[in-house]
Amino acid sequence: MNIDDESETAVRPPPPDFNGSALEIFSIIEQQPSRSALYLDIDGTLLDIAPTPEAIVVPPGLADQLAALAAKLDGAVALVTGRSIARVDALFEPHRFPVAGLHGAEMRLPDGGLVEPALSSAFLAAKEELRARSKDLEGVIFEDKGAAVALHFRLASHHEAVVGALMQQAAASTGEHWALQHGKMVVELKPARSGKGEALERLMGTAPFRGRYPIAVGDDLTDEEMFAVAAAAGGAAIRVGDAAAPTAAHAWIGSPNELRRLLASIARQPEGK
Ligand SMILES: O=P(O)(O)OC[C@H]1O[C@H](O[C@H]2O[C@H](CO)[C@@H](O)[C@H](O)[C@H]2O)[C@H](O)[C@@H](O)[C@@H]1O
Repeated sequence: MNIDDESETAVRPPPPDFNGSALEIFSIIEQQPSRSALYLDIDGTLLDIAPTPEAIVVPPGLADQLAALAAKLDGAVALVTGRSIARVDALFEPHRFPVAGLHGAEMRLPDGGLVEPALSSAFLAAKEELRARSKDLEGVIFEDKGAAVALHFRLASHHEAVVGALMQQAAASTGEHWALQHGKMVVELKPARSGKGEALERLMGTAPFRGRYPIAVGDDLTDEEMFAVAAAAGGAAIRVGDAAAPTAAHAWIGSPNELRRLLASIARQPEGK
């Protein structure tokens, strides 16, 4: 995983929840921050999974650590998430990072430029139908994300099948421009012509990400697309959580907490270390 012949392997002992290759990948950032770019998923990767979308906790100091890390990488740190950009900004305020939101359907580029999906009347009608129908399903959480919508069944797994059927109906009513995205105890409807892989490609072609060694970190099905793009570009992918999950990632980290510890330690490193 070295980006050139001068790269060295890490010398300090690995934290308990890392496998060796994850540590090696992250040592590239420490050794050559000006040649590295980091693409981070949020839920289940940077943040621990919570019972509901609103219950997530951003640990004190994390936003500032990410900002310090971004400064070290000349701004080449992006958040690539299923959340909306507005929600990401609220989570990590006062900082504003480059973001691929709604699984890549909306983007804020490093120069602040926005890419926003068009809404259709069919999608808006389907969203209102889902909002109404989900009220009858105790424990199912309706999440309105603007140009995407999710039904969560984490608190009501017995409703998984009916949630799946409702989302199928919604997808059928919105036509080819909208598609289902399955995630952790959730089914979402989002713009079809988008994905984290395409989002990564776009960011990778944009300064300050352009020409850098891409490292993608995620935990979920939707992250596999960005893993494939990072790998195809000669970079690396790291999966957080379940080590047994089928994945295109090169390495594994046990938990969001372990990832945060590692990122904090890189953010703290003095220049040139
Ligand atoms: O791409 P990500 O940043 O991983 O976002 C994926 C989805 O994350 C959120 O849902 C997930 O996390 C919730 C909070 O931990 C959890 O309650 C839920 O079961 C998970 O599916 C978010 O609510 C979605 O909008 C994101 O698409």
